[in-house]
Amino acid sequence: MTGIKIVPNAVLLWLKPATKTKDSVLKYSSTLTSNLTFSSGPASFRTLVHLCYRNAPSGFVANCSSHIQRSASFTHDAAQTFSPIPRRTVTAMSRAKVRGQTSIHRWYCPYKDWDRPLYCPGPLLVVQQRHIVSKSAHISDDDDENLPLSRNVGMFFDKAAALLVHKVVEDFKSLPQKHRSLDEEMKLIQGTIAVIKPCAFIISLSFPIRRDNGTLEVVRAYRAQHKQHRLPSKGGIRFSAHVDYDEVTALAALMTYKCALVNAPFGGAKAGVQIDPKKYSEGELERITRRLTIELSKKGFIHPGIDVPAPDMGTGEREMCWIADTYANIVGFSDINARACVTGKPVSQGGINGRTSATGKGVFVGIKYFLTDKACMDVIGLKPGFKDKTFIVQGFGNVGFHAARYLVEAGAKCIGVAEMDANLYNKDGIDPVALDEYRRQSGCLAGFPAAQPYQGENILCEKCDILVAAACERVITKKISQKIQAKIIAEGANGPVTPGADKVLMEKKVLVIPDLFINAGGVTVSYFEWLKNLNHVSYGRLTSKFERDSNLHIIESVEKSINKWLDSDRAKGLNLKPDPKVKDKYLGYASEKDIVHAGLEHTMERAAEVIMDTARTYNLGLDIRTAAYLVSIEKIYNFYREAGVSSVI
Ligand SMILES: NC(=O)C1=CN([C@@H]2O[C@H](COP(=O)(O)OP(=O)(O)OC[C@H]3O[C@@H](n4cnc5c(N)ncnc54)[C@H](O)[C@@H]3O)[C@@H](O)[C@H]2O)C=CC1
Ligand SMILES: O=C(O)CCC(=O)C(=O)O
Repeated sequence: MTGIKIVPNAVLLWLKPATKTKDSVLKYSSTLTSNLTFSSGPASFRTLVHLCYRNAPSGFVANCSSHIQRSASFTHDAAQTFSPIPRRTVTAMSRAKVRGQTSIHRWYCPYKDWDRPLYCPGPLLVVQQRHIVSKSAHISDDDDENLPLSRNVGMFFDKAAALLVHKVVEDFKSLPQKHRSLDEEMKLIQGTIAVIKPCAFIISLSFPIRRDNGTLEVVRAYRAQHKQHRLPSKGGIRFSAHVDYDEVTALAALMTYKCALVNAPFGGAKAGVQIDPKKYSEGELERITRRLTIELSKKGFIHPGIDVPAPDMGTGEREMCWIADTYANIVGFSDINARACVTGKPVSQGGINGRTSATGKGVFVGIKYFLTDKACMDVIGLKPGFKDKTFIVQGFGNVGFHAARYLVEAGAKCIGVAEMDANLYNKDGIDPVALDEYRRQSGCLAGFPAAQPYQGENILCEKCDILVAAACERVITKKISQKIQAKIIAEGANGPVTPGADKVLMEKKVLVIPDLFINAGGVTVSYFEWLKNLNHVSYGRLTSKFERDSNLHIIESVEKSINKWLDSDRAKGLNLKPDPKVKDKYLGYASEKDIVHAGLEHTMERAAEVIMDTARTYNLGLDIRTAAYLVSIEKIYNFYREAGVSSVI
């Protein structure tokens, strides 16, 4: 049997009018409860295109796509390639195949939310599919809170990927001369998209460290290299008690999309060490970090040209310095570029001015871009500009503090801070710099005299214009989103808004500025640091004086001409003088920080423009996240189509 046999009429309805709107499709989706029968082969790919054309919900299309893909090429190797299917699942599938079964029980399945039997390899696939559509169309509150982060990122990816497939197919169809059939092209398109999504490599480590009290403790850590189409792969190392395999792979995938979006020429990576850093002494943290560096380097998971970590939650300059020092002295002593093995180092160790505050600064620049877009502000009902704007920040760490500082400098008022040890509120404004100073002295935020402890139910739902979510993932869930009063949510953290919440917020006309764009300032400046290390010279060292002198010559020449003209008869009575501010501005030396900030602002603004163009092209309204994913996925897609997929992951 070839092609697709679709039992329920509801699905057939999808295949009819091309004009059907997404809403009407969603209405029918609830009646879709029967079985779908797929076979492998080109016809199924064709069907997939039909579904895309007919505005089928992207989650459904993506699920169909992955079933078809897997069915078409199932082998043990393929199973490993397409997704992290555990060995026990692969074994169960193989056994089922021998027995002639067409499905296996769901308890062999790795995903908590997978509530249908898994299909088995074979000529005919039976997918008992009850919830495929509901996954994207309607996410229950429980599902929304419990879905693993990789599923959330995967859902966002799928939504954008379905739109991209549609566009690429249309482009292909409109080519005057085609070198292959639509069927063949579809195989390439779907195959390429399927290459982008999964994580290429992940290492899971357990190593012992000696605690200060003499006991030995085993520390668990992971490093995921999501993609290596561009090298090195890049992404932070987080120290967090909750980090696990799934979180690290999801965050690494986000890094791939983020780097593509801001044209940082890296694949994506992320590491997690499963410890609560607050429970370890400085000496213990140093031993953990140095041992981690050695273990990662043994397996090719740290190297200036292969994989370059950076700070993330629970880590900072101090840890990056230990990593650079360990790598340079123990592994990379013969490598002149050894210091480029990690970014986010202190400036004295080859770091760059402006990296510590880069992510927060990027969050500010990103918010500013949207706040000054009048059309966008009209949609959400805000006046453009920072004046009179209030904001609440969740997470007063590296990202949250610097973002708050820049926002206040621009004229916005910080009325709330949500942290682990305290929620602070002051309708008249909280000074982030004073709060940071207080924390340095007292070790906590609680008791800060210039704000009150928050007494309400949830500070994230308090009335404000901007909510900066700069703590961690999955904090703004579907349930909470219904009560959110902010008009703009800036995802300073990675993955703070769940897919269920994202949908609710869009319906409420809240502008969610997505993580892969708004927190990309960190990796952007990391890129500058990496280049600085490879160049072995700091920014501005060679050019600053030359540029200053050139500017001086131009200004002097203009001054001379004006003065000459003023002395002439024609200018009698005129009193023209050069503006001294222009002189000050162009005749100072540009510091490394000036250059870094200019590069960062340019990168963020350029990325925002491209995202907004894409949102308009695809008529996405406030769905900036899908627009950002589309931009990224298209770049990576084009890379693989041009380079071929046989040699790069
Ligand atoms: N550091 C960087 O350059 C970048 C960080 N990010 C992301 O930003 C987020 C924050 O990272 P950093 O600021 O570097 O970490 P950090 O460790 O400096 O600060 C995080 C802060 O959030 C607080 N926090 C954690 N969970 C919380 C919760 N449920 N409620 C309230 N507060 C909570 C912590 O106590 C801590 O003070 C993470 O998602 C990270 O992946 C993204 C891009 C770059
Ligand atoms: O600076 C970097 O290389 C990565 C920063 C990071 O981990 C992130 O953007 O999530």
